[in-house]
Amino acid sequence: MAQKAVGINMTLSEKIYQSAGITLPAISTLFALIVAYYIDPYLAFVSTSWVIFGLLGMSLDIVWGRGGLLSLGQTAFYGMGGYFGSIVAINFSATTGNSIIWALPAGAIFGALLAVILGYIIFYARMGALQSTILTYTFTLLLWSVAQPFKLKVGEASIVGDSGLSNIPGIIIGFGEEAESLAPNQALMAVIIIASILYFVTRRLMSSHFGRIIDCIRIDHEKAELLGYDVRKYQLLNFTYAGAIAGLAGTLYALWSNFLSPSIFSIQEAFLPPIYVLVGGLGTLAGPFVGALTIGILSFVLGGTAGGQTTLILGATLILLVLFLKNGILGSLDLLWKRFLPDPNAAARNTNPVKIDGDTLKEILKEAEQQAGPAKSLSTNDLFKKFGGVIPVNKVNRSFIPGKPYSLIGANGAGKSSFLKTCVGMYKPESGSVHLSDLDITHSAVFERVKNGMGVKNQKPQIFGDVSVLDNLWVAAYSRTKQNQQALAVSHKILNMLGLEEQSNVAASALSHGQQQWLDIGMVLCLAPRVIFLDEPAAGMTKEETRELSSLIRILALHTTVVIVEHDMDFVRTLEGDVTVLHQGKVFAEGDIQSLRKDERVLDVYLGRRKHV
Ligand SMILES: Nc1ncnc2c1ncn2[C@@H]1O[C@H](COP(=O)(O)OP(=O)(O)OP(=O)(O)O)[C@@H](O)[C@H]1O
Repeated sequence: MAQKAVGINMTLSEKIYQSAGITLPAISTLFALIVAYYIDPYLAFVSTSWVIFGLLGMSLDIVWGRGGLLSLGQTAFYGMGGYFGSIVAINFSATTGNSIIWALPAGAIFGALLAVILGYIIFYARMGALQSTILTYTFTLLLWSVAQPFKLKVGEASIVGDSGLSNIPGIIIGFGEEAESLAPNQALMAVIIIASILYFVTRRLMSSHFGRIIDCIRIDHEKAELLGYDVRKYQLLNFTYAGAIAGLAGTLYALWSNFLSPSIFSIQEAFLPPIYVLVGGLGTLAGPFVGALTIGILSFVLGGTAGGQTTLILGATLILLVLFLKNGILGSLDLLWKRFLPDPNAAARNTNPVKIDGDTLKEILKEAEQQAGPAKSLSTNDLFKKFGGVIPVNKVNRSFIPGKPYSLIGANGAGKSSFLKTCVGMYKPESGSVHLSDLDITHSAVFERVKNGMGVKNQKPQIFGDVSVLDNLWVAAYSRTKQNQQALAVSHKILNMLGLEEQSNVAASALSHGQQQWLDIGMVLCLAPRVIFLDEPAAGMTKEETRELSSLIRILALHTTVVIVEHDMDFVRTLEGDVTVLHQGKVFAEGDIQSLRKDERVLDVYLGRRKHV
């Protein structure tokens, strides 16, 4: 993921590596077309199915490798798309001849439609990974049992339960009198062309803004939401697109086999796409084609020699492949190739202490004000949150306005982070309200609050580890600007301010802990927030870095509302702001740090002394 923008200080080997993602598939397609032209017709017929299975595998790779959800529902979209596409093909080819022009889009649309329904349930109910996988699997099995007794006649097409749907026309690309099923070699070539078009379109999509955001959502969906992305919408779009590819692949399969039966929804079928993906390489998009081809060839060869033992031998081969090539065939080749490239993260070692340029920061903040409007206030009214018997936020009334930083302090478990998370929307309050200036945001989703001007940095640095430093900032800036050039300009400015230009192409995970904290703060600044929450931002920073952070926060507070959760009293003192002491979820004391430090009651709760509490 952490790739350099093409052409920027790249060595020849890096340029070759970057362009290989296009050139290798293009050469492979050309090679496959030549082979398809010359091979034996029976082999051409069999290998057409391998390409179709590769396409089905790619649909899973979009959902799993890029979206992070292991779906066992791809064969459901594949089968249903296949049935629907076949009904269209049977009825339309009777009049027009051509079997694919209507059937393929119909299969894709039907696959997408089903994926929208299933995806909506998964993503909008915020199901966990395991739950989602189980639901997709259950959905496929449900179709399997419904399809077995199912009977339907639509025009010329008759679905007869277990006996399936027959009379499906072959792959016909001509019209009228020229409408004839393609011969096996031609059919294989047609399927290779369709699959490669879909591969290149998908590749383009996955390297577009959409794909970059999907990658970030896979790495840390909570952070993506904290950057203002409607994560569920992106996930649903990705899932739907993959459903369309599966539906189209199912239609191609039906036209290839001229027959469909409910076994397409069986358990065995449901597990094939994950195997193609694992063997070829998760997240590589081309990998599933390699996986399907490998398994196809193995089955073909072993099926001839080993008869009934094929499944056993195939299973053993697969286990060996997955054990010794953990990243799959393409994934392992990719890693091997990378060994011969200059270390992309070498610059992470040339670390200079971060020095915030105050003038640049003020310029950034002025620009942010012009684009996002004046600073906003934040207030809570009787905010109340409980977890079972624990009440970490107990009817808190508090207002924060711009001018000086606010610090929330208190002993461990006092409720500081819970208060922050309830304000931000990560925790839903039982009662009370939260207002962003005049806007009641009590029930708004996290991403909506962020869109309305909230910026949040959690305790641990939340960065997209595999993504380059610059892309981390870009993804934050793009969420606000929705304009690539503007987002790039903002990211570069913040990169300069943080003094991380040299590390711009380094994977964020290669940065030191302190630098990751800075990067996370930089991402928040990219949002031009009107209210900023920082949860223990100084954790893991050196003394010098903490000093820089303190001056950054003081400048920030002149332009926006800043609320900090902090343990370190010395750090809080340097902020010269307003301090709120929380104790057992309640506001215990307020004032400036000097007077609070002299207050015996505060020292009691803060240091755990009990006599006055
Ligand atoms: N998601 C949760 N589920 C259950 N209990 C929680 C949850 N989050 C916080 N709590 C509980 O709420 C109380 C307050 O926790 P919180 O993390 O808000 O305190 P804190 O002041 O931020 O502490 P620290 O300084 O250690 O981070 C604790 O008893 C904690 O166990």
